Amino acid sequence: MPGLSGDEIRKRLDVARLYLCTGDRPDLAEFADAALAGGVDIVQLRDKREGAPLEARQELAALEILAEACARHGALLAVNDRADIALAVEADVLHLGQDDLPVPVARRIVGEEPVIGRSTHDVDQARAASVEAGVDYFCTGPCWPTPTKPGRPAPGLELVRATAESGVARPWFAIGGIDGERLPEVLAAGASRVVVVRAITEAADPEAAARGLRTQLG
Ligand SMILES: Cc1ncc(COP(=O)(O)OP(=O)(O)O)c(N)n1
Ligand SMILES: Cc1nc(C(=O)O)sc1CCOP(=O)(O)O
Ligand SMILES: [Mg+2]
Repeated sequence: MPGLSGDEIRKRLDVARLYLCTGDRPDLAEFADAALAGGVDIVQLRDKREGAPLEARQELAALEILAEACARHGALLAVNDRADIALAVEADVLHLGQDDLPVPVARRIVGEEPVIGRSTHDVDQARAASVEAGVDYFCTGPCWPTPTKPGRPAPGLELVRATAESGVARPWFAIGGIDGERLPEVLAAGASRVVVVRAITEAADPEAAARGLRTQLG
């Protein structure tokens, strides 16, 4: 939600359990409202369609729609990859992968208020993200190979177990191939927060799909 203080964003991150990444879509406002009504805590615009990536203006327009939906539901708005866009829309969250901007560089652009998240794919990366200055949360995955991120090898639930056993203080999320049926395994491996794409974006009833996941997450 644009305009939240850094303290408020961090408080909401602490209690966040369900994080949704979605591409742009014709029904974006209705879809986001449904997912948020079902209990999504953070919504990220992640549009990686083959051959026709969003232009910056289109990304801004989609983010405006998501910002309004997040404000209606008290959820956090996340931008993927681009610190300049995160600053432009006053996003609450900037998510950076291993090949994206280094965190100190992104911090110089977005300032201290938004939280910054990192993707991690092995124990060393997770350990680094759990202590790296300027990082507020991280994600571990993929838990299962996923067509949403083709070509990314899956460390599986072993990485979730190792991260849980490390007793890390920072919030962290499991990601990759998670849906309502697999969620019990992810929770049993020690995660308490998850990121999903298809489990909600491809659901016939996104509100019910989000509610089903959120109920299991507690
Ligand atoms: C919340 C969240 N976790 C992981 C990712 C993946 O980031 P990255 O590895 O940079 O890959 P792309 O999403 O940019 O293709 C994410 N976006 N969000
Ligand atoms: C965007 C992304 N990042 C991953 C990582 O491991 O960092 S896995 C992934 C895709 C997750 O999509 P779905 O829920 O549809 O499997
Ligand atoms: Mg990225």
